[in-house]
Amino acid sequence: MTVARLSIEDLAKIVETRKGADPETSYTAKLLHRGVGQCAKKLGEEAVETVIASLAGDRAAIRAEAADLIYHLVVLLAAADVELEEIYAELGRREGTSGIAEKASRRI
Ligand SMILES: N=c1c2ncn([C@@H]3O[C@H](COP(=O)(O)OP(=O)(O)OP(=O)(O)O)[C@@H](O)[C@H]3O)c2ncn1[C@@H]1O[C@H](COP(=O)(O)O)[C@@H](O)[C@H]1O
Repeated sequence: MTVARLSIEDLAKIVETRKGADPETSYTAKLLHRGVGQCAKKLGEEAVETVIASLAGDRAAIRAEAADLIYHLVVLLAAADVELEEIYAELGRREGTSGIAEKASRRI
């Protein structure tokens, strides 16, 4: 049996189509309609739920909460008009620089 999979890029495309969609029929449209603040609040909730699942060592719950977390991050990025490509460019800029070396290079 083939398990359906959806990439973050494809999810972001779906989320983008929900801008201006009916909040009565689309949860994403409802979130986007509420604005960046509400999207950020939901993201925070999902982050905490992911932490709780991790501390419980519950792999199935971690998987479900991480999916919720990624969905809400993608929605927040859409609400803030930040494109995935910008995130990829930022990650690319950081590639090859260890977090330890970066931290040591900070003045304070
Ligand atoms: N991946 C997701 C996804 N993950 C989580 N969720 C929803 O996110 C919500 C978060 O759970 P909560 O228990 O916090 O929800 P809640 O308390 O009812 O939410 P609030 O009332 O606080 O807003 C749930 O309603 C989940 O169904 C998602 N909703 C949509 N998607 C994707 O987005 C696509 C478009 O969805 P619609 O915009 O609804 O058509 C879907 O086809 C999916 O691919």
